[in-house]
Amino acid sequence: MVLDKDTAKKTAELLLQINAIKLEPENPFTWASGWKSPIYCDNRIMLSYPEVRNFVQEVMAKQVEKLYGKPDVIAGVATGAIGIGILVAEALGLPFVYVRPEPKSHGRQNQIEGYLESGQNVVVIEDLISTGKSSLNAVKALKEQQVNVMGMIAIFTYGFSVATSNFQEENVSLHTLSDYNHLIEQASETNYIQESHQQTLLEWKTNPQQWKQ
Ligand SMILES: O=P(O)(O)OC[C@H]1O[C@H](OP(=O)(O)OP(=O)(O)O)[C@H](O)[C@@H]1O
Ligand SMILES: O=C(O)c1cc(=O)[nH]c(=O)[nH]1
Repeated sequence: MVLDKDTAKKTAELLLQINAIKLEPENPFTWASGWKSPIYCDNRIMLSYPEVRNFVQEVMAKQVEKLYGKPDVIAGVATGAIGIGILVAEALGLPFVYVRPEPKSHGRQNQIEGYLESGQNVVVIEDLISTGKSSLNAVKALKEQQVNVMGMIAIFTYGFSVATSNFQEENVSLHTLSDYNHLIEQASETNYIQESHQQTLLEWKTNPQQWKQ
């Protein structure tokens, strides 16, 4: 669920401005899930743009306060949400941890890096949701440490029904700054997407899991 329409459009506008949205139907991207896709939203790029990362930091920090009051800890899903998670934690003056996809195979073999105590209230920051598997994998690791996961805020979601049901099944509340529908709305207003690509995106969105498989 997007926070509100203005934020969704503004976030989409900023992502388009910094060329975080890549369209390569001829040379499809492979996603974390293994799905092939003509589109890739690279939120990591925003860290290189102070005005954009300040916007995301401010909106996310405000939402954490509005939705969850004062959590004990902010957690970022590695690696995409480490940077943005730290920015949010910094804005709120809160501790920060990050969650790896799996425990390290050497060193201290941690999956969660940073200091966490059981019983703490944690808000998770994620950069992007496709199927939601990576994010929910991080939630699982946090819950195994006996913390209370209050909810998650992400920059962007494709809004796939599989993600919605995955979050529902795990009983995790998700809010996002923007989503695919607002991105496409914003992109068409600014003629960002050429006509042939618009057709490809329409076809892809009807069955993204099977596209080019
Ligand atoms: O919803 P999902 O289907 O799980 O896909 C989304 C995940 O994919 C990306 O991470 P990636 O695995 O590319 O790693 P990175 O964060 O280290 O770049 C992104 O940062 C999300 O965590
Ligand atoms: O599903 C993914 O791996 C994925 C998709 C996308 O658009 N951007 C991203 O960073 N990851």
